[in-house]
Amino acid sequence: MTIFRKLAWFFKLEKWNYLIGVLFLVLVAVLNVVPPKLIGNLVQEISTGKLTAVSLVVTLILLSAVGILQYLFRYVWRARIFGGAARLEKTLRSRLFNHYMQMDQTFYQEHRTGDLMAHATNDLQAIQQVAGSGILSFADSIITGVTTILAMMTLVDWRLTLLAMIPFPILAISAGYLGTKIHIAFRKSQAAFSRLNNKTQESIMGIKVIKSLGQDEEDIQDFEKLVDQTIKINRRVNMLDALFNPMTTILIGVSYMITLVLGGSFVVHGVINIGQLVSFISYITMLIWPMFAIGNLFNIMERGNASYDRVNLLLHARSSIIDDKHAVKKRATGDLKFDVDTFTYPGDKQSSLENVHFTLPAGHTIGLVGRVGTGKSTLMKLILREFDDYQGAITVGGINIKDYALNSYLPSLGYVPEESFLFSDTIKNNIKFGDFLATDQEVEEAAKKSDLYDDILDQPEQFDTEVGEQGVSLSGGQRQRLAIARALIIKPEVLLLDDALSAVDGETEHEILQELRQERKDKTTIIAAHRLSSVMNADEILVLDAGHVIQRGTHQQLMSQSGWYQDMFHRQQMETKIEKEGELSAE
Ligand SMILES: Nc1ncnc2c1ncn2[C@@H]1O[C@H](COP(=O)(O)OP(=O)(O)OP(=O)(O)O)[C@@H](O)[C@H]1O
Repeated sequence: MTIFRKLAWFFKLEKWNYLIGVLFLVLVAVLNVVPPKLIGNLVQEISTGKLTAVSLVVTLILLSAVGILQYLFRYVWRARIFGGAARLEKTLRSRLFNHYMQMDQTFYQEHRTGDLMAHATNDLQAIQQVAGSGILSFADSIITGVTTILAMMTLVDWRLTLLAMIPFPILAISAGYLGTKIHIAFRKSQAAFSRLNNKTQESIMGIKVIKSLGQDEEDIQDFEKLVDQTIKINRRVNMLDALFNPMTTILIGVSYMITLVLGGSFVVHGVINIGQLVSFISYITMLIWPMFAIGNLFNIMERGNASYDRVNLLLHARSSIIDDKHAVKKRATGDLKFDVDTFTYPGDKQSSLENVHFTLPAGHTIGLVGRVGTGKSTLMKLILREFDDYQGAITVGGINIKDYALNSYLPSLGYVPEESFLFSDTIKNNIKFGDFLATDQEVEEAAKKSDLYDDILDQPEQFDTEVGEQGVSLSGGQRQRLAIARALIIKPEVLLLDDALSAVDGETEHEILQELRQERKDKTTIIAAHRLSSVMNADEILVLDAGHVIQRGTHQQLMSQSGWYQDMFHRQQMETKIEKEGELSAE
């Protein structure tokens, strides 16, 4: 019953639909009582030789009328109750999806994608069932049960009714007992389903790596192990489920036996007539459904309850990155001041940034370089407000970035990571993703600036070419340039390129950067790169090491001092030279 209390907010919203639904369930249940009575009367008339043609025709007409009315009434309650359940699913689905959209990176670091998918599919379905089949089983088992028992008591005999119902309390007790067991087993089954979901998703996404490393056999074995575990757990749920129905059949059988033995003796002693005994047996048959419905009800409620708790837990998780009441609702323009004393990822012990300070006047470009894992992306993530929990302050135009409304601040930024997510849509729609109002001409211009235009013209349907899931039909360099075009179309105040040119050749990189310098004279750009040629023309370059700035200055300044930058520049120049010589000799 707890789940009904938890869903009270929804039943209040839909009270009229549910009241009308239940009212029609009552009408159907009342009509259900009529046919056994009519048939009992008919049997009595036959056995006493009093049957007339008229009474036979009247009985048949009444039976048909009851059938037609029940058909109509069943339609009404189905539409009301199952319609309500569908609306609950819709409400929860939208709520959960909106919630996912609002959550911060910490949330996504704590929850696996497979789990989040399982919540959005399996769990929501289990909750929806409470508002549909659950309410139906609950209301109908009570209504049909009560009306049938009342009919048995009033139309036949109350003593026989009580005797025939002796096995019923056993059913109620065992339903409660099994319900608790099902609850525990169902929780385990849902967790197993999540694990299976995660495994399937990870294997499909990582299929190239799995195959290229020859790990397919091992992966299949891992998967099968997980499937076996899941099936074992689900078997327990099914076993508990399966215990209920045979038990109902046995208890109803006992009820039949009592009716036949004692009912027969009641007829012999003239307490009831043969017609009433026939009606009584039909009524016992009618009690089978409410009994099954109770078993079903426990099952649905326990599943729904476990699922509701899981979904609720997610819905109550709060994003740490939310708008303040007085959040500034304007585009973030002006100088960017980055003053972070220290930042540590949630759950990490070691800080990932320490004493990183720089000011980037509007229109300037800063370059971030350094070994792998030194904090370049982390610095960008803080500007992108993926994490807010750091010591220090980042301001744009003199306003702390935490004081901007997220919806005003984030659209002022254009972010291109090394591997951008592309939607399985056309090239045009992928570029327009940041601004669906952009004209075709603006899309073309963005493609030209990111040096992608000629590549697009070579595609079978040019701008209308579908890129496939995550852009599989494009090369790595094309995907990167498409992502740059997508960022440029929103004309961002701050453009963040996080190793976003790693897959394009030196010449293309040079052209794109020159284009950006022209285009973004008064806008700010941050470039993180491993190839130093990407940042050579920046107004300032920071060399990071283990989250600290170990060198800073312009390219000329850094080249005039010995250190990581100078060493790396010479090394990369050497590598380029060797590559070129190799190409020439191959020709
Ligand atoms: N989401 C995260 N949670 C915990 N630690 C993280 C997370 N992302 C990065 N780190 C850690 O922070 C440090 C800096 O990582 P970051 O990705 O910023 O380096 P990077 O300089 O951009 O590296 P690369 O050049 O390889 O892209 C690394 O030690 C990394 O392990």
